[in-house]
Amino acid sequence: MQILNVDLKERSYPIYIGEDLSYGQLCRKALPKCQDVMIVSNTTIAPLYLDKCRSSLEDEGFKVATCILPDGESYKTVDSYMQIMTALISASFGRDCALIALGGGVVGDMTGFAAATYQRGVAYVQIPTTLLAMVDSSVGGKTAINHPQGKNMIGAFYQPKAVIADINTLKTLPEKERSAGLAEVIKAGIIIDGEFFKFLEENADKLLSFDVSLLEQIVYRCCDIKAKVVALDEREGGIRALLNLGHTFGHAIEAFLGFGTWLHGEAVAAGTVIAAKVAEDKGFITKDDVKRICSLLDKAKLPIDFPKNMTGSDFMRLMRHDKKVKSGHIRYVLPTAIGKSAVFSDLSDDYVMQLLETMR
Ligand SMILES: NC(=O)c1ccc[n+]([C@@H]2O[C@H](COP(=O)([O-])OP(=O)(O)OC[C@H]3O[C@@H](n4cnc5c(N)ncnc54)[C@H](O)[C@@H]3O)[C@@H](O)[C@H]2O)c1
Ligand SMILES: O=C(O)C(=O)C[C@@H](O)[C@H](O)[C@H](O)COP(=O)(O)O
Ligand SMILES: [Zn+2]
Repeated sequence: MQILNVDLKERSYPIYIGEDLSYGQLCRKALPKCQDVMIVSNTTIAPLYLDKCRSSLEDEGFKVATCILPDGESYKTVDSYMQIMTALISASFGRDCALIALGGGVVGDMTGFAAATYQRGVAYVQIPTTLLAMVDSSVGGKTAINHPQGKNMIGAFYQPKAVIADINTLKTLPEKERSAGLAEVIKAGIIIDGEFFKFLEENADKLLSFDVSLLEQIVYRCCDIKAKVVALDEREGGIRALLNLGHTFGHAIEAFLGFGTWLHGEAVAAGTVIAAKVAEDKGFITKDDVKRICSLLDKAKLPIDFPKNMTGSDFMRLMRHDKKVKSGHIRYVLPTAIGKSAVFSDLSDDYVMQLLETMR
C-alpha cells in the first residue's frame, strides 16, 4: 500500500492506494471516535462491494447504515441529495456520524455535499471505485450536485477525512468507464506534467488492459499531482483552475446533451481537444503538441470531436454558467505545451464562437 498526504493543515488527510485494502481499519484510523457510519452507494456498486465494505467496518466496531441511490449522472440531483438527508435523519444520526462514499465520482460528489451540509457538517471518507474517482474526484474536496441548467452548480469545498483507493475494484469497471477515467489522467499530464504525459504515450497500448501495477502507478501519480495543486490552492483562487482544462467546454456538452448522455470523461476529452485547438489558433501551442494530445485521447478510446449538432452559440450560452466566469468574462484554461497550461481571460465571445463554428 502506498500513502500520500493532502497537506491542508488541520484539514490534511491521507490517500491510501493499493490492492485489497482494509476499509474498516483505515476508516477507524480516520474516524477514531466515530460510532455511526452511513455507506452511500448505488444500485450497481452495492451488489459488488457493499457487503465487503459493511463487514469490514463492523469488524472495527462501527454501527453501519446504508443509503443506496439510483445509478448515473442523471441522478446527481437535489432528489438524491434529499434521499441521503432523509436516510440520515431517519437513522437519527447526529453530528458525530460519518458518511462513507462507496462508488464513482457521482456518489463521491453527492456524499461529500451531503456530509458538508448535514447538521452543518459531518465527517466523510471517500472509497472511490472508478478510475476517474481514484485519480481525480475523490481528492480535493470539491463536492456538488447538478442543476438542470448547469453542472455542479450547487456544492461546497469540503475535504474528506481519508481516501481509500482499492485498485482491485477496477476489475469490474466497464472499459468505457475506464476510458472516461483516462480523460482526467491525460488532462493531468497535459496541464502540469509533461514527463507523465510521455509515460502515458509510451504505455498507450496497455492503458485499457487491467494491469494492476500500471494502474497503481497512474493513480499514485495523478493523486500526487492533485494533492500538490490542492495544497497550494484549496478553493481555486489560482493554480487549481488548471485542473479544469477541458471542463468549460466539456460541462457545456454534458448539459447540452442532458446529464448522463455523454460520460463526464468523454465530455472532458472532447473539451480538451477544443481547448487545444483554440490554443493552437492563438499560437500558444504547436500543431505537433495538439496532434499528440488528440492521438493519446484517441488511443484511450475517447471522443476527440464534440457533438456536431451543438453550435457555437449553444456553447456560449451554457459556458456562461462556468464557475471560472469573472465579471462576465469566460476564463479559459488552455494548454501552452505538453505539461504546461494557463488561464486566459481575454478571448472574446465572438472569437470563440466563430472558432467553434469552424470546428463543426
Ligand atoms: N469532485 C471532483 O473534483 C470531480 C473530479 C472529476 C469528476 N467529478 C465528477 O465525477 C463524476 C464522474 O465520475 P465517474 O466517472 O466515476 O462516474 P460514475 O460515478 O457515474 O461511475 C461510472 C459508472 O461505473 C459504475 N461503477 C462504479 N464503480 C464500479 C466498479 N468498480 N465496477 C463496476 N461498475 C462501477 C457506476 O455505478 C456508474 O455506472 C461526474 O459527476 C463529475 O462531475 C468530480
Ligand atoms: O478538482 C478540481 O478542481 C477540478 O476541477 C477537477 C475536475 O476534474 C472536476 O470535474 C470538477 O468537479 C470540476 O469542477 P467545477 O468547479 O468546474 O464544477
Ligand atoms: Zn472532471
